[in-house]
Amino acid sequence: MDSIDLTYASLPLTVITITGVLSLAAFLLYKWLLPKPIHGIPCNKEATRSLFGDIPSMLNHLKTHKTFSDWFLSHNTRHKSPIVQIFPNPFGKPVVMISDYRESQDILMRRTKEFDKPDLISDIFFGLSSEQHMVLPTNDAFRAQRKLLQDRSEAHVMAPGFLNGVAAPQLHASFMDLISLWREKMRLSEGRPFSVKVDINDAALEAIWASIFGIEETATITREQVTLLSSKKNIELPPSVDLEVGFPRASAPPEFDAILRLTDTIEIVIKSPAPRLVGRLLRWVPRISKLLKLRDEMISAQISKAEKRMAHTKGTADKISNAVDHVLRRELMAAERQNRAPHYQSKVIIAELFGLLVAGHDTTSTALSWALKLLAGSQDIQRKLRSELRSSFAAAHSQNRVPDAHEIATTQNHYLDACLEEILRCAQTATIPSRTATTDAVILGHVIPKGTRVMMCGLGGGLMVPPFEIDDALRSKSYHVAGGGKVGEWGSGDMTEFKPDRWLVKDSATDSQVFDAMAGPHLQFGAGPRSCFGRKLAYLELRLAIVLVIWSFELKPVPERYASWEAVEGLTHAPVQSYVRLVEA
Ligand code: HEM
Repeated sequence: MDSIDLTYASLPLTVITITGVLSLAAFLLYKWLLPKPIHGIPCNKEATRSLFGDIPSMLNHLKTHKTFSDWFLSHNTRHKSPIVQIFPNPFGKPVVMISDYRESQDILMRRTKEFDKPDLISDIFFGLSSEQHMVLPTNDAFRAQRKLLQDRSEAHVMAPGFLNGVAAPQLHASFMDLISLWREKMRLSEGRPFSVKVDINDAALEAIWASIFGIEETATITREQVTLLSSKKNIELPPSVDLEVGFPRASAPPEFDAILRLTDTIEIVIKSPAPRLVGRLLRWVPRISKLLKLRDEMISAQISKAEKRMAHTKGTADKISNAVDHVLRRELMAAERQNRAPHYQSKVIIAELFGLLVAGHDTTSTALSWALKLLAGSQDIQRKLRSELRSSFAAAHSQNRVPDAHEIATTQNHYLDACLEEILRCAQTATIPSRTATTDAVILGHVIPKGTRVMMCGLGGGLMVPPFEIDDALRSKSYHVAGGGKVGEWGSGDMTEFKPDRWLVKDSATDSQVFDAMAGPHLQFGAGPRSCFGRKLAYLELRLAIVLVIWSFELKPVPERYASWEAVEGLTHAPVQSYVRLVEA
């Protein structure tokens, strides 16, 4: 009897003990999962008291904004500091945000042993193509893979010989298709505005496709559109000349459609708190896995075509007709050196070619969309650019033809260079380069623990907003050795203005205005060894597209309802509206 009493008597005590232990464990787990701020770096105090850190604030921002780079930058403004920390991932480590051009440049260019990939780009592309070199840290595997595309020789996909001799004619042909399409739209719209967002997106994909795979026999969306619209005498028009005209659209060939749709998934990935996980999960969504399969099949078919070409040309460098030929030739050379059979249909080669398509398509399309808005919004600059082009390409002007690919690629025009650089600066196409600390490292006097993600805001101090005052003693040794870098500064008064002249300086030898790429900062292609691989191709594409458009059309201002400067961010920072009202130039 006694023993039974004892058992009953001890029951509540056991329950209390177990409850107490569980509560303590839950409390300790909760404490352990809470964001762990880095000592001394400003952060939102409320975020450090929530398991979800800054996620609610970010989601709240996304309810009313289509962009997130401004949300990141707002923390530097709020804390009045060039360095802040944010908690954008659940239970995650802090992300350090730098808003200072000189510090960003130092980290990206000179402190590459302390800061490397993974970065935001690796996270974004991981789900779509984990074999692509942009996902890898700067190790031997990365270097070997990069050699498929580029090395110190004269024959690689970003060398002047390839860009001017092979890529430029392909790009020129693609953008001339766009000009033909807009001529048809201009004719049918009778002075009304129309959206060119989709046209630019299609043409940019076709242009990069042309330089990677060649495009002669492919039925492109733009050509299909030209055929469709040129068959129409007229279309139904809205009553007012200030109302937009919509056009029927030809359907996209499946291979282009697959790339466009896969690019669209990036927006879901980038805006999620766990991009790698979401990217990986998306692969299992039936619709997306079907697109991925189609992508692999169509790239594989392009490789087979290139193999056949190579069998004819025996891999000679001067018979290269596009980037895939180059890549196969490089694989052949590597195989010969390593005494093995070439593996042309490897996952890595497919991934590299796909990576170039996506990285080179959305970015250029976005920059071009901003270019049209900026030039339509600044009629004086547009007129001056057109007049500079007419005198630079005098032969084309007098022969009443458009300048050809070679002329555009190789003729120097300082005002055109200044416009291109200023368009890229103002477009803010890619706003946040990032890196991860590979070791405990010091930034502006703060110890950043190994494994911390560091993001550098392309809209930040010295770039689009006046720089914070920073004591030079807080900067790194490499910064001082480099004398702070050789790039000039923008005056605080007009940083956000579209002003190509800021890139021109007086050359006393010729008493003329010449383009100076170091006149002031922008971070549009990142910096250092992991900066944009396709930068030279991007300049070439934009150069060709802008010359051909400004040569052919006057971009008239569009009615206010179609002229919003609002942006939307996915892989890039793109305009929500892209309208033109065209007149023959
Ligand atoms: C206006 C056009 C473009 C812009 C604004 C742009 C911008 C960028 C930026 C900001 C980065 C990250 C750099 C860093 O973290 O330091 C990047 C990386 C990259 N870009 Fe571009 N890009 C453009 C066009 C292109 C084109 C045309 C290609 C190729 C066809 C390309 C291929 C790449 C690749 C492969 C990387 C990854 C490099 C690496 O991981 O080492 N980009 N780009």
